[in-house]
Amino acid sequence: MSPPQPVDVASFARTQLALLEQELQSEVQETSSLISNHSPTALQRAGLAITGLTLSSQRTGLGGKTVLELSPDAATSATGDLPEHGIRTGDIVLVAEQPAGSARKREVQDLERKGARGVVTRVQKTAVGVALDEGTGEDVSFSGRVWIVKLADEVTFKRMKLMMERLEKMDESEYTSFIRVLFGLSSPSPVSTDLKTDPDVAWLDPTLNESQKDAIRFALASREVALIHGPPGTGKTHTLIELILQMVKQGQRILVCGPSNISVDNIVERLSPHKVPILRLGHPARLLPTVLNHSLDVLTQTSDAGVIVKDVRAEMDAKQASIKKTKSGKERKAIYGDLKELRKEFRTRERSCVSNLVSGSKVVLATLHGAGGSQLRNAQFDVVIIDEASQALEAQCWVPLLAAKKVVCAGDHLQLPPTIKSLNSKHNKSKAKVSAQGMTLETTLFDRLLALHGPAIKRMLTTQYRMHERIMRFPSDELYESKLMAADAVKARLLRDLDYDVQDGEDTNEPLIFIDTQGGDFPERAEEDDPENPRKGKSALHGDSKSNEMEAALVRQHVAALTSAGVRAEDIAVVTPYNAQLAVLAPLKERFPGIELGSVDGFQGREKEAVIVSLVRSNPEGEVGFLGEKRRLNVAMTRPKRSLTVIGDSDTVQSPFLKKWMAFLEENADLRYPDVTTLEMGV
Ligand SMILES: Nc1ncnc2c1ncn2[C@@H]1O[C@H](COP(=O)(O)OP(=O)(O)OP(=O)(O)O)[C@@H](O)[C@H]1O
Repeated sequence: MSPPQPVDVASFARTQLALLEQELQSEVQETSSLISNHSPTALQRAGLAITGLTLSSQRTGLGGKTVLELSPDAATSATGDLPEHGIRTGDIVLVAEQPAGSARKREVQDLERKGARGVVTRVQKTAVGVALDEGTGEDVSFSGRVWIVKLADEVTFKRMKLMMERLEKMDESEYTSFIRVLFGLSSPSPVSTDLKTDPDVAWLDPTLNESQKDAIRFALASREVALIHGPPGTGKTHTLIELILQMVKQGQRILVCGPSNISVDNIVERLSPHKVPILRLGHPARLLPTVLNHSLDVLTQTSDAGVIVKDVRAEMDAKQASIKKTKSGKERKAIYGDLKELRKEFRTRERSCVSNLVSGSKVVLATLHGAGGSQLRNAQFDVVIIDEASQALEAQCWVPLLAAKKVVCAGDHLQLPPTIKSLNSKHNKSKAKVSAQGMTLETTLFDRLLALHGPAIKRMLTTQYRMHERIMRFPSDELYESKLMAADAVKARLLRDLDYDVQDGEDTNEPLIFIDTQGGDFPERAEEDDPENPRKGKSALHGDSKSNEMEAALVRQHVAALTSAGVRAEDIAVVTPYNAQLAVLAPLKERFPGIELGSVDGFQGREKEAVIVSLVRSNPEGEVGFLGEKRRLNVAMTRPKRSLTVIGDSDTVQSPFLKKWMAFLEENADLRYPDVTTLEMGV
């Protein structure tokens, strides 16, 4: 193999900084234009806001922050439940007085001046909690009706940029051998090729398969870097758990990170039964309940040092409450002064308690972004393990990397990378300049290391525990060098074999069905084509998405066939690449309660017994847009366990990968041609 092309660290960091700035600007511009051009109710419908709220309580949370609890305004809410919305814990939001529906043009800056920024800490059926940012509106009082609206997540960008600035300024003499390898200035230390005979590993999990064992041995033996390539359903997390336990046995100190809270919690839950002392960083409101007893916040309250921290917190709450009873401005000012002092003391005590807990833990777990918090300042680890590394921005991976001497990345670069807004942004004028240097934010650390050092730094997991053999065949042959094998337990599983009563019939005894809409009778529709559509136009909430109503009717027909054969709606998912199609399919949720509808991008990492893929695109020009993306199609086709039904037009197939897939389906699937004259329209 030819030696790696070294990367200049400072210019890498500079390019990343430029790309991150573009991305942040795209996000900021997108949110501002949505907020200025749409009513609060429309933003709520699009999942970006919650309207009609009032302040129900205010208290002191972690880090001495003010936490607001907001509930539906009793005057307008009949049920007391929050309306349907898409706000999640961890979202950065603006809390502000709700503008009248008739008020035109809202500028974000205007709203911000009158409101406060914060992080959503809790979303319940009847209330939402927001921890306010320091210095932005802790003193704002919300007397009337308020709303919250999602903003760009600038905090995440700030942490990534800080790391890139550190890298940029680093002198070459400061580069560790680890950093040198990550940039191709040195090759990774060689690893013995005969690991299979290594007698040193005593396996804790007897069910591990050979490819998993091989990946673990390799990751243990590597000195600087190891990639664990886990195609869909191959037990990536399963493998990482054993790897972490083996590393702990060797006395190593490990930081485990993932791009999302759920990816990290998943590991905490699976490590928990092994009685290894672990510490999970992150706001408790964002953690799974089963993970809480490892949470730093909970431990700071239950440990001895934590009790003192708790006392200060109680004092702060009492002071906060007394503000309401005070009429005099002078007294109020004095209380704010006291609160400021208390907050300072609170932080000092909390910091020392936290640092004791962190230094006493062998395994610390956090999101990539969370690893940049003050709790880990100056902490050092032997290894950083990054799960779902191919879904994280490289700059995000750098947040924990400088705390370690070695990295193990687990992921699948053949599934979707993180979503990048600036790639498609019309605002982005300098895009060409940056991509001319050959780097985009879509290039993940996993991709870059693989390109830099080649497959020698990677081990692939090859037994998959999800899909019927026939569902697996195409992705295995086209993307995974025909190396995937279906585990015995799954390779012949059909819907009719589910452990509840399902009739044996043409829809339940076939793992692969292709409903081919070729012939031009099932045309797609662009959002802009619809004169009635309020979402059309420049800042449309679904962009230039596509939909296909006739195809949606076929989806409904197939779901009805499956459910009448006895398949439970909760075992069925419909996935489609287009948000506009999801909107068309939405009524299915009422008709078949329990069914899941999702975008392909949103369904990555998930699985279902039966999956229906609605491809949508059907036009005489054969245009397929972002459906031509291999990695998106790979995610779509690898979600099901027992049944994959593809609905689409085999004539609209300009992309080579899609063309191959259509040809494969025509050969290998149960092929059906729908009759448009008998199709009952609607969903
Ligand atoms: N060696 C094994 N023997 C039996 N079952 C296994 C083995 N490894 C993994 N599995 C099973 O395979 C399934 C997928 O495993 P896991 O959740 O670890 O996968 P993953 O690779 O992290 O998931 P994804 O494919 O979504 O990335 C689980 O049900 C797990 O129990």
